[in-house]
Amino acid sequence: MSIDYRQEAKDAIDRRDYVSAWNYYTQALIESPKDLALWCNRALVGLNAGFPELTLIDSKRVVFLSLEKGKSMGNDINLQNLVYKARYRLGLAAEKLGLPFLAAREFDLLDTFNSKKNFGNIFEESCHQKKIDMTETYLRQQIILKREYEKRNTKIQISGIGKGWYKFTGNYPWDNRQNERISASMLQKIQAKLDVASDNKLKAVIIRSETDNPKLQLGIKTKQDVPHLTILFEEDPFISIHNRYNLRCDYCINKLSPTAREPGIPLKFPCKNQNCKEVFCNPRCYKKAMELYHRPLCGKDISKIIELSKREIGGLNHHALFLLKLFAIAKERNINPLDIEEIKHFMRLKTNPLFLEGHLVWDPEYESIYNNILSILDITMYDLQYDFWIFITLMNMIGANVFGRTFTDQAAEEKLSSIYPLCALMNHSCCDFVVPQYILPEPSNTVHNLIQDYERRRKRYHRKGYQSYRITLVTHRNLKKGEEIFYPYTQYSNSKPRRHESLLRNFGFMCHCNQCKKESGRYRGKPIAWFLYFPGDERGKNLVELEN
Ligand SMILES: C[S@@+](CC[C@H](N)C(=O)[O-])C[C@H]1O[C@@H](n2cnc3c(N)ncnc32)[C@H](O)[C@@H]1O
Repeated sequence: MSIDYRQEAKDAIDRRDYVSAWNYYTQALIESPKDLALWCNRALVGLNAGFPELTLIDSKRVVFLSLEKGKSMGNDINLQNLVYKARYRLGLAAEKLGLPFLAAREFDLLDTFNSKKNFGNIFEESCHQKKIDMTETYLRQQIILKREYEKRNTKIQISGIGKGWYKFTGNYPWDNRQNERISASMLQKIQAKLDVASDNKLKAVIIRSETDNPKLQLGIKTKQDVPHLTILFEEDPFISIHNRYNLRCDYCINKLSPTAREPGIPLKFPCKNQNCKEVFCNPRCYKKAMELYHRPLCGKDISKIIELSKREIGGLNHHALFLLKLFAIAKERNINPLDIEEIKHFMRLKTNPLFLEGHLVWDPEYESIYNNILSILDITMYDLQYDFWIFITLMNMIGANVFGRTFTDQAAEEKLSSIYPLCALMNHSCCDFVVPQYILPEPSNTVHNLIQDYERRRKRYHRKGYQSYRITLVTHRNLKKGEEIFYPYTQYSNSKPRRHESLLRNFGFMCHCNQCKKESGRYRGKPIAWFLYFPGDERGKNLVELEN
């Protein structure tokens, strides 16, 4: 007997079980992806379940569907009311995310419609009043933030103007992959790869943490004693990105020469499609890119994604190109992007109570990045295999697992980042770590001094097809069997408060290593002046000077 998902969703709402209702609406939408009422209802339950970021997109889907339907909506008052309700929910979602400007715009629009059409009482509160409240909040926010920035108020934490706040706990409740990642079968798969990469020296283990959430995490330990200056492990990137500052191979991000061959720098190998601007090192990198992600991207204009990824220094927008490639891989394999085998075991960045009072910064550009990716890959915004919650989860997965390098030139910053599926299993320590080395064809960019002989060998290997950004771990002391292999996620020479701030901001955890236990000083998170973002919330008011 088939399940009546709509009825199940209504029953769940009656029980105030909004997460189940969200799931039932999602099931119903898989059957009827262009049903306005279903998206509009899912927008409402998303809001009630505490996921305003998802409501933002569901409401927009209703608006876009109504535009697609155009005249065929005719004079159907019910359908038209659904669109107004969706817009109202969009306004509420923006308000809950701390984006008063966006909220004011929606309520203003509805207020204007209302003066012409008179909706009656389809909304819980007056759009007119909400428009005034949101506009006032926005203006007050602008004035106070500008003044506090100028005064360099260091007492409060302020997000950039136009950015909001949200909570992400590592996974949405309907996503069980975080449990699968620590299953025996997952460990077995990881171990098979680790045996090859470490020449049987390392093993993947489950680590129990008393202080962190989740309590069970993955890590890497030695299988045997390993002497000083041993190559412990090597791994090529799964995928890499660069911010288009130099001409580089799209697959292995090796620097390329645009015209004549320069010593040590390969000549660019353009994509075979004349309408495609992408370049590679050689036919091998081209073939690998084709097999992984390039086919659905070939010849597509990705300049908007590049621009969005460049716009912000720090923050997750920089990973927009990763998200594009990962969505392209998923499209090639016809799977949910969270099921990409190579990264399915990744932990996710999550809200930590010690940082930003348990919030992450919400950037309205996430939505633009998502929409652009779908459009580049010819995926409709009603395809639930590529739903927005997947994008948010993936973005936070990348955030906690990417290895990035920044090279500052006179003119600008070159950013290169790669995903190493096995290296990403290494936990952080501010001491007791092994030394990672990138063996590059550009010696000046090589991170640490290498074992000389090995450097020569690697250059030779590179010519034979080793990846330019292969990572190599070299022990810098004797390791005992069973020791955990740590890697420093942040500049270990910085003070403890600075290290902790960076770890909390970028990885969502606080370090308790031996160095941190020994060292004095403590990171103190600054309070947030919530009243600037959420009208009626007085927290943090005493920390800014208010004009009478
Ligand atoms: C690159 S992953 C490391 C592997 C991870 N433990 C796992 O289970 O997949 C980074 C994440 O691991 C966790 N982590 C790494 N080092 C940690 C440490 N020293 N203490 C607590 N959590 C840590 C953090 O949640 C971080 O965002």
